[in-house]
Amino acid sequence: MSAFSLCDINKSYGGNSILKGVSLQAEAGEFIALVGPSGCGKSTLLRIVAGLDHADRGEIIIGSEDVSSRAAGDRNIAMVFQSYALYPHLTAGQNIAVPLAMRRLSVAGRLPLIGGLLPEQRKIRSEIQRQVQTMATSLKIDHLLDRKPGQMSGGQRQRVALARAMVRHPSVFLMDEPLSNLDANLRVHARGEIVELHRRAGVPTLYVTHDQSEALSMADRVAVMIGGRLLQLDSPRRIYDEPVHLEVAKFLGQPRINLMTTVVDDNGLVQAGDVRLLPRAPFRPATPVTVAFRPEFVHLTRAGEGSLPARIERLEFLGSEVIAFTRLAAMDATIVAKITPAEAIGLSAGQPVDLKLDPSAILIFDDKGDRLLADIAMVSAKRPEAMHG
Ligand SMILES: Nc1ncnc2c1ncn2[C@@H]1O[C@H](COP(=O)(O)OP(=O)(O)OP(=O)(O)O)[C@@H](O)[C@H]1O
Repeated sequence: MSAFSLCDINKSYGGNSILKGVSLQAEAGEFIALVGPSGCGKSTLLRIVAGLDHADRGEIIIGSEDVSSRAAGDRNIAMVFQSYALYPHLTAGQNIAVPLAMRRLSVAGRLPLIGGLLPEQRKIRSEIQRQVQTMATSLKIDHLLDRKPGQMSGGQRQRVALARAMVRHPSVFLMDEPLSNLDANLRVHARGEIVELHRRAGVPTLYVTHDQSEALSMADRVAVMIGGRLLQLDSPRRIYDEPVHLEVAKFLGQPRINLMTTVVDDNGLVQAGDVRLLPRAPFRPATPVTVAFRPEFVHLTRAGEGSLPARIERLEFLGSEVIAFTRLAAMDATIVAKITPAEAIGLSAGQPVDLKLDPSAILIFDDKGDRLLADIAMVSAKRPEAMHG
């Protein structure tokens, strides 16, 4: 049995179809990152799972229960937002206690003075205090318990929001870009904290982000959603190395994957300009295809030593790597290579080079974007003499 599953979720706003049959199943304790370009429907999906919005069609199952028609408060789902949504007039400790107080105390018990005078309610209050303290200690925020949100940094507020979500032991955890308000260094640190927290709590988590490095580094599986459809749900490594759709390949990877569009020739060979790919099994002639390969699989060699003559247009030094923008002689295309600073020594803009492509790293997609399984034996190009003049 899955920890939670979404079955065929559909949603439209004013005639615009936003979610088009989204289904996924999360296993117990699994961390799933939901990524996709802005506007693809990530937050809409999360709000529907949380019960803050309703699907036009589809089911949300938690454990073995269909919670689709239950109110948000009856789903035992915790949500952390980008804005943290802390109550500004309450201290961190009071903020963390809110979900417990709402659930366990009576209306009178929640009143500051009267609540303290009712023996039964006083007992529940001190139990809540104890749980808040335990959660604060585990998140190392004990020292913040008396501060109000305005007296805390972004990272501290984010930890208080996490503590508030965790304290009532939800069945499912939803997070909507919880790190996007933090600066770059703190983000990387907070990533590790959330992963560690998730490992300890073991609550299945759906984590929305538009940051691909966050998704790939944190998640057990990554769900890539484009235009309201879930195109692939797979391990980070498979999402990156074995994308099933061209849009998935384009969305992940920095710099973006290199692309060449062409049509399979009469002999079943793939040729893009003067670049020839020799597949082990020929493709159907006249099939329009996109050839794709990641920048890290393009190697630069001295002119005459590789198979694809090119000229360096620009080099970008990024510290641990160098991005080389090259112009392929055989066709009007820019090919981007990711190389090490050591490999870049002696290279400069305008210089002729040869590109070497690892044939096993080449992906081929049809005109609908679906991956065609291809085993490429060789990549080469006719050598235009003009390049070496
Ligand atoms: N209440 C609403 N009424 C009308 N349209 C809406 C509503 N909520 C969302 N939308 C539209 O639905 C689409 C998906 O929005 P959503 O916020 O889910 O995208 P997202 O993938 O989370 O984007 P981002 O990464 O920018 O936050 C957008 O085109 C948005 O304008």
